[in-house]
Amino acid sequence: MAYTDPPLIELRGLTKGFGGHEVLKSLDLTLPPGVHALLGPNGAGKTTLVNILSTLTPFDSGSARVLGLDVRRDRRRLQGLISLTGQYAAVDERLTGAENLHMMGRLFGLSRRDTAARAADLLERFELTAAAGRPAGSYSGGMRRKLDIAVGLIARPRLIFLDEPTTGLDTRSRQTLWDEITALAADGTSVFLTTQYLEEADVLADRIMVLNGGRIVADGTASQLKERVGGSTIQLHDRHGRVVQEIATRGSALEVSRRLADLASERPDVQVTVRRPTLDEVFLQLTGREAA
Ligand SMILES: Nc1ncnc2c1ncn2[C@@H]1O[C@H](COP(=O)(O)OP(=O)(O)OP(=O)(O)O)[C@@H](O)[C@H]1O
Repeated sequence: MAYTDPPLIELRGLTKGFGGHEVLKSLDLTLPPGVHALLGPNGAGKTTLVNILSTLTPFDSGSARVLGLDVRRDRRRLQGLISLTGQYAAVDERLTGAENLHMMGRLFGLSRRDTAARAADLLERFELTAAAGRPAGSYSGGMRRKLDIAVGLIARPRLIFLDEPTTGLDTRSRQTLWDEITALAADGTSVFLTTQYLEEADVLADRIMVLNGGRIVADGTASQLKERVGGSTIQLHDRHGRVVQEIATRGSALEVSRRLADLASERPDVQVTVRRPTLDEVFLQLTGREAA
């Protein structure tokens, strides 16, 4: 029989509440290695799930396995294979960027030489080489975030959890982080990220899960989610190419062709395009809320 890797993440009936308020309601999920995004509005339970999977928060019932290890029973072993970065930074503000990386490398048992090489490489990749000798407390928000992720990567984790990695960052820092996350994935590191940005999920993730009301209400690739909502929108353009009107349809050939035939007889010269729903519209329909 061929050897197959265990799933990256496997949840069965995972339930978690805080003081009688059920935040995660019997989640079932199996994810292969890759880049996965957990999307949801504020308070949906994203951080709670990430904290459970990274062994920080206990859960009430069900089971959770990460990299084939039981999150409760194999906690210590699992901690050596994953890293968590995000809302609560592991960075020590009094130490320089380089010192933070060295400290973490040694803490994870890397040799002095390996730590130094790895730290230099990560500083370079995250464009922090010039700032490496400055205390992290003097870094901008974007630089700190990058250092935080670099620190999490020093021990070459097999899976990295990124909790809202780009919230509050400017466009350039966000793009640098996206490039790094893509490069990580290309190196074979799996990523489980939470985000409130649809574009982030669309750009980075192989698979997107939408968490709402304690349940996963959608799960698939960006295009599968768009298909699920269905429908097509006919867009009317002015002569400069600007969209001046949108007509929503349910997407059947019959309905779209009828609408187009009506338009053709009323306004024969109008320019039109037909587009699929955006991830934004999917999110709104699934959660009843606008995305960030
Ligand atoms: N330690 C805690 N004690 C009590 N309630 C908590 C605790 N942690 C989280 N909650 C509650 O659980 C719910 C989910 O919170 P969580 O932080 O997981 O959501 P989130 O999806 O990450 O939201 P955000 O996008 O705002 O970070 C919220 O209602 C929150 O108030």
